[in-house]
Amino acid sequence: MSGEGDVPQAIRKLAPGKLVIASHNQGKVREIDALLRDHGIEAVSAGALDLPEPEETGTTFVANAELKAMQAADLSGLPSLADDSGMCVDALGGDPGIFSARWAGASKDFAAAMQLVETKLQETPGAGRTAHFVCALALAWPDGHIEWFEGRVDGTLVWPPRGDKGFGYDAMFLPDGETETFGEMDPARKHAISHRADAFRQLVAAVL
Ligand SMILES: O=P(O)(O)OP(=O)(O)OP(=O)(O)OC[C@H]1O[C@@H](n2cnc3c(O)ncnc32)[C@H](O)[C@@H]1O
Ligand SMILES: [Mg+2]
Repeated sequence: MSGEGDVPQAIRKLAPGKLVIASHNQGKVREIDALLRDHGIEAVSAGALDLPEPEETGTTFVANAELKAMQAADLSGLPSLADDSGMCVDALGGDPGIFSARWAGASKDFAAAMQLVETKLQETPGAGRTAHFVCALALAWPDGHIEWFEGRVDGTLVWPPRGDKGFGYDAMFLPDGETETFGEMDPARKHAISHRADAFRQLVAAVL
């Protein structure tokens, strides 16, 4: 999926550090940075530029990604790439979904957020354990042009959580066809199969 209009400029022509990764989540910044570097693009994070963290008032992943990317592009004057993502559990009607970060509270306690997911699953009679991650990427240009891409990966939830290589809900998510959770697997493997990698492949096809 992508927004309207022609791509005004290819990001690979940007000078190093002239693309902003509009995220304050270190785990995401690390992953997006690695994906960009695979394409020879050096970016700077919103945190490094001291950009504020906007309130995520959208009701969809795409809307929140757009809002974050547009704010960063406005404030920095640079093309900005934002990611809005989350884990959707089928038996919980798609929760935590766009509220994935908020389930961890102000202290960003993802051990507690994973426990909350598990407790709610235990309380749901006959609940299956299928889930998927979604990643919406929005690329906003200072001239107001914006395009977006949405990726997904399907899997099953395990309990107890396994592995400490990832972030967020990674340790309880076992992607379909894999033996290791996102928390256990080598980052390069996650980069090959994740929701973020799926969205990124679409961005690369459209923009690079
Ligand atoms: O908005 P920014 O600043 O980018 O950072 P954030 O952490 O608030 O990010 P989101 O609003 O997109 O919330 C998504 C949450 O979903 C979780 N999440 C997203 N992608 C994930 C992944 O690849 N592995 C594990 N958890 C993930 C993670 O806990 C995030 O905090
Ligand atoms: Mg957020």
